[in-house]
Amino acid sequence: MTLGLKITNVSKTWNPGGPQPVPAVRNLTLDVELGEFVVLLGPSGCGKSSLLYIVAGLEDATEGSVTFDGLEVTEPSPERSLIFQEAALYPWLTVRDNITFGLKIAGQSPKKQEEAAERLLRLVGLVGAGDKRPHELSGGMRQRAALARALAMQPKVLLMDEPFAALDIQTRARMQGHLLNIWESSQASVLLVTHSIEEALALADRVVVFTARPGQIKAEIPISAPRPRDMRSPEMIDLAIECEALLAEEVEKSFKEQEQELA
Ligand SMILES: Nc1ncnc2c1ncn2[C@@H]1O[C@H](COP(=O)(O)OP(=O)(O)OP(=O)(O)O)[C@@H](O)[C@H]1O
Repeated sequence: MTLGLKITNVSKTWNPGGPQPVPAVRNLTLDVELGEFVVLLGPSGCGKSSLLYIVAGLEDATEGSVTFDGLEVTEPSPERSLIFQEAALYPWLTVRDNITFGLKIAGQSPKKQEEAAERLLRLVGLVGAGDKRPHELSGGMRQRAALARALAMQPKVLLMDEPFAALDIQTRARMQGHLLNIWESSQASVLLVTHSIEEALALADRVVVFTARPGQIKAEIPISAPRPRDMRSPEMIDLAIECEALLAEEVEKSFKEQEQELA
C-alpha cells in the first residue's frame, strides 16, 4: 500500500457534455508524501482549485485517479480537510463550539471535546477567544479558528485553497508562521494553493508550478532551506527569480487565452 496522497493522470473538464466544456486540469500526476508540505503555484484559472476539490472528494475527476493511503478518494472525509480563503465558520456558534462541532457529531464525550478545544485554542493562539462568536474576531483570528476546527478532526492532509489571500500582509506573515508551527507538530501533509511566490517559498518543501489552463505541472522546485526562511538570502532570491520567470510565461499565456475567449 502507498501511504500519502497519490494523484495519477488526473484530468478535469467542467461541463463535459455542454456547449462550452472547460478543460481545467490535464493528465496531472503528483504524489504528496506523509508529512510533506507541497504548494501549488500557478496563474489564475489554471485549475488549482479544481484539483483541490477532486482531492477533497467534492468533485469527480473526468479521468485518472486519486488515492489516499492506498484507498480511492470518492467522497469527502475528515482525514482530508479543506480550508478556504474565507473561513467557513458557523456564525451562530462560539469559537469553541465551532472547533468541537465535528467531534460532537462524531459522538465524543463533552470532556474530550473540552480538552480538544483547550488544546487547539492554545495551538492556534486563540486562548481567551473560545466564547466569542466569529463576527467578533479579526480575519486572521477567524482563519485560525477555522484551522483549529479542521485540526480537531486530526486530518492526515490539510488542503488549503489560498487560505491567507484575504488577509493583510502583516497578518498573512504571522499566519504563515502559525501554520508552519501547527504543521510541524501535527505530522499532517499539506497541499496549499497560492498565487504568491513569496508565500510558496516561505512554506513549501516542494513548489509545484502549474501551466496555464488546462493545468499541468510545469516545474517542481524542492526547497531544503530550514524554516523560518530569510526571503532576502541569495538562495531564496534566486528561487524567487526562477519561480517568477516560470510563472510569467504562464500568466502571459493565460491572459492571451482570456482575450481570445472574450473576443
Ligand atoms: N464549477 C465549475 N463549473 C464550470 N467551470 C468551472 C467550475 N469551477 C471552475 N471552473 C473553471 O475551471 C477553470 C479552472 O478554475 P479553478 O478555480 O480550478 O482555477 P484556479 O487556478 O484555482 O484559479 P484561481 O487562482 O483564480 O482561483 C476556470 O476556467 C474556471 O472558470
